[in-house]
Amino acid sequence: MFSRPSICGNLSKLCRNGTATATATATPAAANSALALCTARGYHEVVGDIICPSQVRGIDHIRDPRLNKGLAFTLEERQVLGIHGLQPARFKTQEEQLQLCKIAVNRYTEPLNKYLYLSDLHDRNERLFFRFLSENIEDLMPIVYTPTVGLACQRFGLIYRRPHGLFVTFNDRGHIFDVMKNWPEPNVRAICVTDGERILGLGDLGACGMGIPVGKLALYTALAGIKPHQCLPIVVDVGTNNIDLLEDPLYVGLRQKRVVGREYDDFIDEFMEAVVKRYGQNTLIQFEDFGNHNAFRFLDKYRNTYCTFNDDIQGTAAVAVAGLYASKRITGKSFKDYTFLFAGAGEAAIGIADLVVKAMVAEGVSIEEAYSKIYMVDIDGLLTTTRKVGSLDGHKVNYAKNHEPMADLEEIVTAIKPNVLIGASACAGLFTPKILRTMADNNDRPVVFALSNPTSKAECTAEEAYQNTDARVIFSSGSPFPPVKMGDKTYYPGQGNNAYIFPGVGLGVICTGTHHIPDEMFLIAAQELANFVEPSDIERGSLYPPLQSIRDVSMNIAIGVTKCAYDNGLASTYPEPQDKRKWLEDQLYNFNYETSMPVTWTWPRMPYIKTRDESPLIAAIK
Ligand SMILES: O=C([O-])CC(=O)C(=O)O
Ligand SMILES: [Mg+2]
Repeated sequence: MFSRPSICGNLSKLCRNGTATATATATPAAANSALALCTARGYHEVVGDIICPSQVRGIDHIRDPRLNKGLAFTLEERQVLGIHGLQPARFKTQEEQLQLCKIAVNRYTEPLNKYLYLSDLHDRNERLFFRFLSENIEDLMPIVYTPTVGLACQRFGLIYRRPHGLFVTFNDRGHIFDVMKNWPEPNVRAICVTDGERILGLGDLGACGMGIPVGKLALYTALAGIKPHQCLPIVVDVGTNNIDLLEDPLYVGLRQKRVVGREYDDFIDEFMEAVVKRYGQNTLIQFEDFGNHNAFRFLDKYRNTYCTFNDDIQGTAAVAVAGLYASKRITGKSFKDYTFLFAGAGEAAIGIADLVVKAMVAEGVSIEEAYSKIYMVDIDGLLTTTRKVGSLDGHKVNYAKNHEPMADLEEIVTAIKPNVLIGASACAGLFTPKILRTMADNNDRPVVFALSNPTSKAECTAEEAYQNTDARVIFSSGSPFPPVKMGDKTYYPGQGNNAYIFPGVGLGVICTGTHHIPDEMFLIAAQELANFVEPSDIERGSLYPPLQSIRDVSMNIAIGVTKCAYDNGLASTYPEPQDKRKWLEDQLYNFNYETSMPVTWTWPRMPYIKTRDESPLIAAIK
């Protein structure tokens, strides 16, 4: 005997107790299909063969964003769910609703207002939000994600309305697991976590950084089809060193300086353990926008004991390396023919440089030669072997050159003559017209990436890059730039943003139940992305496929990651699927509405149902 869920109003009249056993009115088949429906939504936990349904009734179907379909509820659904009369008479298809969304969002001119509209839609009707986003990536990604999400973080205290993620504060130490139990979803598979110390290139925004994991995980669903209930955005709030925020009456985080040192490390350790205890050891933990020093330390510390990666180091690296692969098709050079200069020596720069080294080694270049091709500049100038002890910490040391110290980037570019100039400095305008002209003087096709985010932090604009190089530049940027018209040609620079990478990696990792994520998976992701670049993209001026194809890119990356996971004994989901694409596709989120009623159910008819055309659903079961 099994229990059936009570998922609708009339049903609940027959069965007041949500877990009452099936009765004569509920055939086992009907109860089974109802159960499948509910568990598929991720709303019901199965305990043995008893399911514990949510107690959703009547108006709560409209209030719950995961169940709500707005005017797309059919008459039958409205009656059976007990919501008939709570909405106007009109019935709409999801397509009609999408048209309305488009009109509604376009009424706003300010990106932040568009962000608020979309956030409200997310709160109101989850499936509609994700379908809208996934079908309008080019227009909406810059709103829910970079660059507008940066502004949303800066205004977080003002615009915060409802939780989209979990706040774990330092005051919760010793009880993090208990706090995590308050998150209502039992089946989380992916967490994106930040401590808010380095939000994009905007610096320390403390708890206001929540916008970032929320935006990243929205892309998990919109771009890779990962189910929203499997995603959990988290801020670990250990305070902020941003004086403006500490003095801002609207600040919503812990009003204290950042906890550092041993206490901070123990806190993050406890957090990692709590994640595993709550959701299992294969839960993907994506680190996002941590301060430089911590980002590298935590990646090194946890990469072999947890299922984790750092998006700013590894995701950004993969997207940049994909762009570099594509650039080779234009320059006709191989990596070993390039001299690279990185402006910035933080997470993104080191991550990219390390992956470039791996890519070169994979092409048969010795590791020493690979390092010798890469120059790097930090806030004190060129990384040289003559630097004081302590200023070449961690991974920087690999890129220090036996070279006289130089501080001025213009002089460094003149002296080093790089073929590839990569900006990851969060320093707007760093690539001056003079630097860009020097790049053009020394190269037929100079490669210039201005990767810092958001747009206000980019090292140069697309327009500056094209104008100062007679449009010979091979350009890409982390944030989107509008097309640039030069003479009678228009260039559409691609967006070298890790959004091309992390959703697909996440999908592959989650589905395979991968234990650990090796760098190799990011090299595979870079290659898969580069394979997607068509000659027509390059002709348009882009090193990346159009954003509209990012869902296909994500699927190919996920397939590559899946193969890698099984080939390297990292997967824990068995048996290994033969047709990996089909297997992955079968697990994707359905952006279309599903019926809110068990299809095999025979419900008591109300006389006025007969007055309108019968839906295909009713016709089918007659
Ligand atoms: O969020 C983005 O757009 C890319 C990224 O990870 C960062 O800039 O930190
Ligand atoms: Mg980031």
